[in-house]
Amino acid sequence: MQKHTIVVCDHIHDAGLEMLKNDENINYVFAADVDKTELVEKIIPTADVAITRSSTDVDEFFISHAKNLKAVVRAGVGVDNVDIPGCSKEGIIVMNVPTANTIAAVELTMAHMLSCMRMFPYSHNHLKQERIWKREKWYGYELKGKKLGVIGFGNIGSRVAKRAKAFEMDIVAYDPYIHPSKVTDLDMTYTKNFDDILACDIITIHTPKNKETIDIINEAEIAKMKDGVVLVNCARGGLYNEDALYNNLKSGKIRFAGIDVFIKEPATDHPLLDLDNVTVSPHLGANTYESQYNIGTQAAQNAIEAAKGIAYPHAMNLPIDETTIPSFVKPFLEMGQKIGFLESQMNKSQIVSIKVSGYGEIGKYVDSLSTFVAVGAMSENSSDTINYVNADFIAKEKGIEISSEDCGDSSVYKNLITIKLTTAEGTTTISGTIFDDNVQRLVAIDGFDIEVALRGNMIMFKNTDVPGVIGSVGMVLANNNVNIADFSLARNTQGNALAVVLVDNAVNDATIKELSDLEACLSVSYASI
Ligand SMILES: NC(=O)c1ccc[n+]([C@@H]2O[C@H](COP(=O)([O-])OP(=O)(O)OC[C@H]3O[C@@H](n4cnc5c(N)ncnc54)[C@H](O)[C@@H]3O)[C@@H](O)[C@H]2O)c1
Ligand SMILES: O=C(O)[C@H](O)COP(=O)(O)O
Repeated sequence: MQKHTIVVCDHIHDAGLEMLKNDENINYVFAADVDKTELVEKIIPTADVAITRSSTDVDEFFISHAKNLKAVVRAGVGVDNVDIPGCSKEGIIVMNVPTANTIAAVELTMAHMLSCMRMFPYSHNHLKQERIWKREKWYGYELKGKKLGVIGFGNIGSRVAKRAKAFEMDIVAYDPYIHPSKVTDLDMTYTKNFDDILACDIITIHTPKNKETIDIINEAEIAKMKDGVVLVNCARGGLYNEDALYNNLKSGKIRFAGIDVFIKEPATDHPLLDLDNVTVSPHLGANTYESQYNIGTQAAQNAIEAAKGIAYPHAMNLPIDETTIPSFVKPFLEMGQKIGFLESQMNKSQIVSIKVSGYGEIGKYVDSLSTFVAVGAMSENSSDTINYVNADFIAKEKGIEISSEDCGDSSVYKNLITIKLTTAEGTTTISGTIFDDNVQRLVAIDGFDIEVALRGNMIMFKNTDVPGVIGSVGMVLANNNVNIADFSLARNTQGNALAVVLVDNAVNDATIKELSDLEACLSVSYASI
């Protein structure tokens, strides 16, 4: 069996490395200590899967060298240093290990918070470095009774809040993306007003780093805070503007800050390090033995599964979350992709737009469906490798408009999909449904009601509805040694007919040309599914 190469770009727990070593189908390369430029230029081109942490940027440079890469496994939570759209475009699946380091980050946040409140670094340095024993000099503050503002109430933020509550603090949480009951059920205050956070005694942040959250705390927000406020950041550097943080720590407006993360890491000459009223750690949020064991083993397992193509756990750029899609949807996704492929062969020209309509329950899944249809439609005529990850990006780049609509109930079928493909030459519209849970059937083609299987070699022959056409079509096919497997016929009210002929063997262009030369022929197309 062919071996898959997994490159480990950053340090992970030995238990994870052992798993990679012990899998006979995996060739693993440990490159955590290799210079990053050399890693990208020399080793990444050989990788089927890469395991990374925050020290390896998966950026344009990395992606451009990732010639064979199927997946990146981020051995941790934050993917702000992974160019997810760039990966999607190249068909690279990005996965993370979302909860394995939660407790480690929660407890580090509490450590920073306590350290700030007791101004621990002052007394620590006084005694250790200056050997001065002055107990009366270092009075701190208690957490009890203080208001804690929590920005971001996900895995880490919510657990920090629970622990802070055990310290008898009042918790105010700001997270526009959760249901307020997640907070209020814990007897804490949920707010949509960011000023309520700014009014707190201590503020801690636990959001991802993105356009919305960078500089979420800047000069203007700090100006609204209480004098002597304490700020903690164990999420990502730059969520609190670093210049504003520095200036206000220096002026004393911020009494103390606990900082684990910096915009640029390693941050060994950062101005914040010059200030006494800061406790710092070198991005240690995930660094407990327990957390690193969990992350290392989960990342290794996920990388092995991805390398073998078995599964992509915690994929961040698949068009669907397979675990949340009901089973009846999957055959529709498969059929949608095939219809897209069929239509692009029937209507061979530059694709302008794809419209996907869903009737019945399937209507709720038309967005996912449209990605599968796009994969099918673009596979035929594209030099790019199209897959579920990059289909939407490539469509956008090619100027193909993709739209979808949930049309409510169908009058005839429990679930029905209709796919309209428009090219520079014209439009093809096909509807399909699933019978008996898994039997794919086309039920309409370009306004003709027709029931036909979606498989094999298919000839679509449109003609004026006059006598003798079926015989002529049969004759042309017989003369060209093409055996008919199935023949379905439909007529419309405008005096036209459509025949869908399934044939046993592939049909050449000359035969199609002969069919198109028949007098009654309006159009003929051929597709092979
Ligand atoms: N210091 C470390 O070593 C370390 C360790 C683990 C995680 N982290 C970082 O901590 C952060 C939180 O991780 P998590 O596991 O709790 O993630 P999570 O996804 O479970 O939670 C993030 C929360 O932030 C909320 N959010 C998103 N945008 C927001 C906004 N604009 N305003 C308010 N809330 C917003 C989300 O709704 C979500 O509830 C991430 O940035 C992660 O990278 C750091
Ligand atoms: O987002 C994370 O998981 C943490 O910041 C940990 O990052 P690390 O794996 O580089 O320690």
